[in-house]
Amino acid sequence: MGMTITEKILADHSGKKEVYPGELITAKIDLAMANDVTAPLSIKTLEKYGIDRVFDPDKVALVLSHFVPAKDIKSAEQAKIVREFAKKHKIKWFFPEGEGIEHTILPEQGIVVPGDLVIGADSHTCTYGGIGAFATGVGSTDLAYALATGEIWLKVPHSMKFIFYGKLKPWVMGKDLILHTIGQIGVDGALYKAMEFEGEAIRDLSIEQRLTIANMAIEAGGKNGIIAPDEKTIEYVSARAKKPWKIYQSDPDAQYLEVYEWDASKIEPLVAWPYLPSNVHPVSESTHITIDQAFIGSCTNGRIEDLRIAATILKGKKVHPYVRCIVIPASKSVYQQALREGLIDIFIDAGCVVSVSTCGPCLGGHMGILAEGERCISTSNRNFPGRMGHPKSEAYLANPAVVAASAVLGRIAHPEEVVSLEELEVST
Ligand SMILES: CC(C)[C@H](C(=O)O)[C@@H](O)C(=O)O
Ligand code: SF4
Repeated sequence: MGMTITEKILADHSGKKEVYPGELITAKIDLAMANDVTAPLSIKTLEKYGIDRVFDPDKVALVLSHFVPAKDIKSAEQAKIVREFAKKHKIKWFFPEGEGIEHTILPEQGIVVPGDLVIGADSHTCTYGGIGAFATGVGSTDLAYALATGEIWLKVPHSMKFIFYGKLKPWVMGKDLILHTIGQIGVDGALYKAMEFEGEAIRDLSIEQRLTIANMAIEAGGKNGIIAPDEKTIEYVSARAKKPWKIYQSDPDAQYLEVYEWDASKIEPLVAWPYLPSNVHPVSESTHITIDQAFIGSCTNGRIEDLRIAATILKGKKVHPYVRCIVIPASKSVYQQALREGLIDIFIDAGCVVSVSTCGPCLGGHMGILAEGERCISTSNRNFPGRMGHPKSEAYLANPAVVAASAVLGRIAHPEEVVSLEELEVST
């Protein structure tokens, strides 16, 4: 019987010819990742069991990304635990503050490659499926086990397929395709499933936008999100891979629990209103909503292409006087590239606040927390109550073009209200 890309990766990593949905396997991991919030818990678990080594320091990534540069004494102490552990165990992929968000750094630096099996103590570890890896989030205790043994226990997920036909309208991005998906199937629509995306509209997307799609698989409950590698993936990976990679593809007769087929040319830029990523509305039905803050950043949409599109909108414009617009490049190299391209000047001239790479306001951590009753439009991935600050604040999720346009008009706006298509063509 044919296998899906997810099943093939899991079979190879568990030393089996075939695996079946529902089967329990023990798989070897290519990379175990944790951050400043979750790594200390894993480290304490290792200590509790008297384990004083990691299975392979070259296959561990520890990233200080969430509350850094330390926002208070507690976060300073969390970071200190991770720093000392990384030093002691000679962890190869240790990224201190300012290097960026784990989900941006690892694919960008070729530390995760297609065909890898990656687990991370962070729910958005699923991001790496955008380049054809199997990647999933686990709890800190599972991560501790993986750090000690190099293995993880997994139940093989059933696969669901999402096919997007057609060409995208202007200003529609990968973010809108995943918001559409979550809006259609709900936040538990893919519970413990492998979400496989394909079709012309997916093939047309850059790798960065594919990473955005896989990043939000968890918002539909998915075990992983995955897009089979193609020539664009190979080009992206060839330029940065730190190790060999392996391309897997689903067999034509692979089994799917469900297959969804959508005409991508009919999709508008979308906005997920509070308080669920599935509460999706077209931007044209959201323009009455005024905002206090706009946030461009996070592991969902803080990559260079996202900043470029935001800069296209903000160039020569001013952020609305009642809005603060916060721009946080998702990694140091995105930041440097944005500096080189003059994007940071565009943002600062427009009146944005630009910060060093960190998760920041995405999880209401620091660098832009919302007060009671305030509304923020954000390029991030979650809008639960209190996600970005006060329990009675509101977060709206959208693509970076919509967020930038909203920053200018002070209310949720379609990018074409701010920039004409001719201007878009000139600048891209
Ligand atoms: C801090 C971490 C455990 C958390 C996650 O797992 O997703 C965070 O990154 C988030 O986005 O809420
Ligand atoms: S940017 Fe947001 S979603 Fe991504 S890892 Fe950080 S807190 Fe989690």
